[in-house]
Amino acid sequence: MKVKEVIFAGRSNVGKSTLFSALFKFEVRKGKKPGTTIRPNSFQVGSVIFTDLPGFGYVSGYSRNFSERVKDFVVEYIETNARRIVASVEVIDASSFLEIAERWEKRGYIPVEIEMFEFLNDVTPRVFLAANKMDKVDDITNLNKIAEMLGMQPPWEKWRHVIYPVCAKKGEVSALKRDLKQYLLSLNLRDAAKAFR
Ligand SMILES: Nc1nc2c(ncn2[C@@H]2O[C@H](COP(=O)(O)OP(=O)(O)OP(=O)(O)O)[C@@H](O)[C@H]2O)c(=O)[nH]1
Ligand SMILES: [Mg+2]
Repeated sequence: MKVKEVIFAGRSNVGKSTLFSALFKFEVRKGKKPGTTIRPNSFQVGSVIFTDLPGFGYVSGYSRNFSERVKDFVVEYIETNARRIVASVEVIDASSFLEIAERWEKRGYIPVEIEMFEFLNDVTPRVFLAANKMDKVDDITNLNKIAEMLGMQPPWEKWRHVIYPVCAKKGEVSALKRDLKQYLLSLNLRDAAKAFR
C-alpha cells in the first residue's frame, strides 16, 4: 500500500507539538523555548506518516535569515511530498493571530500564516485550521475576524469543517480529533485511526 502523510505546520511557538501530543499516542519534542522543533518529527502508523514540521516565522533570539530558511525548508518539504500528503493541519495561536497579522498587513506584507494557509489549500487536498490557545482568547468572535483574514466569510461557525478552536495544553481537541480520524477513515486508511489517543 502506498504511504500517505498528514502534516502539521504553523508559526513557531503556536503549540504544534503540544497539539500533536494531545491528538496522538506518540511523544514528540516540545518545549517552552521557541524553535524547539528544528527538523520534522514523524511517526508512521499503518500506511500513514504523521509529521510535526518546524515552526516558521520570526523568533526572537534567532536571525531573520534562520526563520527564512525554516520557512523555505517547510515549503520545500510540502512540495516534495505533496503527492502523498492527504491532509494538512495549520496551527495558529488564536490569542495573538490578529495582532500579529494586522501589524504585518499595516507594513504592507502578507502575514506568513495567511500565505501558508493559501499554499496549503493549493497543494494539499484537505486543510484543517487548528485555532489553538483558546484558553487565552477572551472574545470568541475573534474567530470571525480570523476567518475573514483567511478568506472565509463570517460567521466562523459556517466553517466548522475547516476551523477548529482547540486548547492543546488542556487536551481540548475533540472536534478536530474526530474529524481528522473520520477523514482518514473515509480514505480507507483504517490503521491510521490507531494513532489517535
Ligand atoms: N495557553 C496555552 N498555551 C499553550 C497551548 N498549547 C501550547 N501552549 C504553550 O505554547 C508553548 C509552545 O508550545 P509548542 O508545542 O512547543 O509549540 P510549537 O508550535 O511546537 O513550537 P516550535 O516547535 O518552536 O515551532 C509551550 O509553552 C506550550 O505549553 C494552549 O492551548 N494554551
Ligand atoms: Mg514544535
